[in-house]
Amino acid sequence: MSETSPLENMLAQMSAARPYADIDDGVFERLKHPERTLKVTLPIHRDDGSIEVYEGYRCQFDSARGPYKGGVRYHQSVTREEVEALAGWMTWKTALMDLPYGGAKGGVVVDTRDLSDREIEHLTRRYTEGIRRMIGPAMDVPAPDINTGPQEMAWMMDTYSMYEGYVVPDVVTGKPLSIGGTAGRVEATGRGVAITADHAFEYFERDLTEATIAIQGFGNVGSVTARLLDERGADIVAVSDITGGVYNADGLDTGALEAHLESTGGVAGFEGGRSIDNDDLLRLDVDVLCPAALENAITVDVAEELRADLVLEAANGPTTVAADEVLRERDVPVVPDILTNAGGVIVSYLEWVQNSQQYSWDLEGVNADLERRISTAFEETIEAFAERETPDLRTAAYAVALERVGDAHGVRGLFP
Ligand SMILES: NC(=O)c1ccc[n+]([C@@H]2O[C@H](COP(=O)([O-])OP(=O)(O)OC[C@H]3O[C@@H](n4cnc5c(N)ncnc54)[C@H](O)[C@@H]3O)[C@@H](O)[C@H]2O)c1
Repeated sequence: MSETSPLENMLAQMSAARPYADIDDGVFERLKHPERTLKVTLPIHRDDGSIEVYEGYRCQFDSARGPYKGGVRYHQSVTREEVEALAGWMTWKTALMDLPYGGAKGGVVVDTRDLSDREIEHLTRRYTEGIRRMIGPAMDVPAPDINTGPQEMAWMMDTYSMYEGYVVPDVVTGKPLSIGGTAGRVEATGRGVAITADHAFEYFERDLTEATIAIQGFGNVGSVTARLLDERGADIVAVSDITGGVYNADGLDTGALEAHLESTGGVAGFEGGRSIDNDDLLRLDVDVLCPAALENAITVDVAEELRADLVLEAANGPTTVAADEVLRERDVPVVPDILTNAGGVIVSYLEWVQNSQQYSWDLEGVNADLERRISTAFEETIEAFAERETPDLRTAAYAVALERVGDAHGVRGLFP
């Protein structure tokens, strides 16, 4: 097995939880295979008049519990395998949160730094056309992920609606407020990470207000997580992104850092701290290491030298299965991705429900619902960990999720 294959890691995580979940053998076998993956070819006109051809994917992993749900990623490292792994993780996440959804994921192989806004719009519209026969409010509902946000969701919603001939807001979530987005969606994933941190600190009997935290990735998830943990009194001592990293032992001014990001496009060069590279950030002596970028941040090499007391997985798949084993041996708890970063899909669900009711809720209502759902999932994970004596929290979370998906398959039966 390759240590850094996201799909092999996702499948190994499922297998590790298998003995702790009451699930039929045949159903488990089915769940190892994504239902379908579509590959689309995406030619667009570049600004200079030339034609460039990109590749995209949409994987629908499982739909036993409801419509497929999952984000769309724009990144040069996107592969079919990665999209399938991410779609699997979405399946376990929606089940752990007890949302009436299955799991999906999409991706386009592109470095968006090379594209103008016009080119990104054309690519987004072409991708939407490519996958439009498999998406829809009752079928599969995309959302933002790495390098996509409200603007891309608006273009997807518009393209889909043009083909349908009427406005279909609930075909995607994470939209701007003006076209049916919900209060609280942009911040939702980071807010969920912060709420999970509250519970984890309570569970491990530690004081979050005294904690030092290092965060890898300062995009949507990393920056909101940093601000909300800073507001709780923790010291965000280091953050990094694709441009570089910054460190300040007394805690970074996260507001000033966000302003710096806004004006320069990255965290590098921030004057409120000294520069630090990614490798050093991952090995800092801190209370919490929070990976909020890509998969495979914590490999065996990193895990062996990691000095954080707790890993809080804001990214999807940031810890390899082999690294998990090292961390378990070293007694470093990992709060798993399918729990920690579920705030985004919870609030996406609330957006979809509001769209279907043609009604909108206020921020307080959305945040209260988010907190309730993620807190319940945290309790259920801890309960499974204690009662089933799983080796770690990830296995406990997977056992709960696998059973829920397995139950849905059981009662629905095997078609035909
Ligand atoms: N956006 C959501 O609602 C959401 C929900 C759940 C999970 N996630 C997961 O959270 C993670 C981050 O997503 P996002 O939405 O914040 O994306 P984003 O595009 O807003 O930000 C990604 C960040 O990671 C940084 N980055 C990329 N490669 C890096 C590297 N090698 N080292 C350090 N930093 C690096 C980028 O510079 C950027 O700051 C992903 O794993 C994503 O799947 C996102």
